[in-house]
Amino acid sequence: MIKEVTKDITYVGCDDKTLDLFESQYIIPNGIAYNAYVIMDENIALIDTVDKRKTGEWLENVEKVLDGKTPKYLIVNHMEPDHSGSVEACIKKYPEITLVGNKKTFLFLKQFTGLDLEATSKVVAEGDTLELGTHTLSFVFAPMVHWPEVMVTYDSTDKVLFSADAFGKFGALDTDEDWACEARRYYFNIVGKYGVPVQGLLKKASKLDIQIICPTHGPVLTENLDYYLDLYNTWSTYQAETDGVFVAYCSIHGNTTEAVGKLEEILKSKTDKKVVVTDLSRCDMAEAIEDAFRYSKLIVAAPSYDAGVFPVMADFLHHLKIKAYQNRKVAIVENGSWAPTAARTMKGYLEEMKNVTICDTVVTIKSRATEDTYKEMEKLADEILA
Ligand SMILES: Cc1cc2nc3c(=O)[nH]c(=O)nc-3n(C[C@H](O)[C@H](O)[C@H](O)COP(=O)(O)O)c2cc1C
Repeated sequence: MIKEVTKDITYVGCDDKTLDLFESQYIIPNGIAYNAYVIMDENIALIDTVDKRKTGEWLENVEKVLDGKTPKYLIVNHMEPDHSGSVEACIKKYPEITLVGNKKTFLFLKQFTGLDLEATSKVVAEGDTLELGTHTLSFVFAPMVHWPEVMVTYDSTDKVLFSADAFGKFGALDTDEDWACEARRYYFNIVGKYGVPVQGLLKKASKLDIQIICPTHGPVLTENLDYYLDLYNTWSTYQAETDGVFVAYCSIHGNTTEAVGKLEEILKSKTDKKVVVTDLSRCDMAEAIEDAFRYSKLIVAAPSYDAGVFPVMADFLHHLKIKAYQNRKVAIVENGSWAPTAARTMKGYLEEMKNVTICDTVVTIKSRATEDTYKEMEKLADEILA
């Protein structure tokens, strides 16, 4: 796709609607966009490339925009293959091009491609600038947002931030959908562990006059930038975005499902806050992770299984742990027919997380919920909602 961003900056990225899973694990019902840009100036700069699945289309877009001219620089903000997958093809097509990156960029380029280009490239340090003619670019390092070599490029002339994967989302660009939903799923699953580095980037970005954000996935952001920056601030500080209860459950034979249905009724009778219930066996796990981070409270409900917890719940809690889930109040419901072990196992996962408060009331169902179970659920609901 070719689309004007400013008079001199053009979008030259590509939509991918046939990839089965992004990063081999995330469903992308509306595809994904690999974003890349061209800055036309006395010296022309390409900003990032695209996944090798789209090399041909990207090179065609670039050629059309260049209109017979030759690019001077290729700026590599991020070495992950969905953005650097066409660097080799670019060098082949434009052998005179100078790559711009940092020390780690060239280390990773060598690892991924075997190309040792550090000596013949422009190696930049934090805050370095590059004059293209009218446009002045500066390089702001964003290590661990979400790889160590990541930098973002700021064009002070057009006040554009090329933000690498920050502010990206799932979904091809011709998709008409809400930004936050797929940006949040992208953020918590891919960047979420790195809240502190994201805070570092936001601090640096706050000193820049940014009018447009050009991420490497998702739409170019041109309006109401505070909305996106505020959400990123909430997400990266692990604050809840929405006051409400997320109930994540699983069930082998349906008895926990039935009990959770009753729990949902109890919760809704006690609060006007949002109550969202998800069956972990059947939902998109990435969306369940997203919702766990989104809401202020979490209830986990699962059957005991082989002296532990049903595997899909173990998987969910493992995901939360590695994505640095923290600062939340959590309640536990377990089921078991002879020696219930789910609560103990779930507690073990939760205790490894930072600042997670586990409610004292733990509801134990013996095979099927009874009136006593519902009484316990009332207590649990009062405790988690307090
Ligand atoms: C393979 C398997 C392993 C199980 N392991 C345990 C266990 O270790 N301890 C226990 O009390 N129940 C165990 N159960 C029984 C279930 O946890 C129990 O029947 C529960 O009520 C199932 O809830 P559900 O109807 O929501 O699936 C196991 C069940 C299966 C199928």
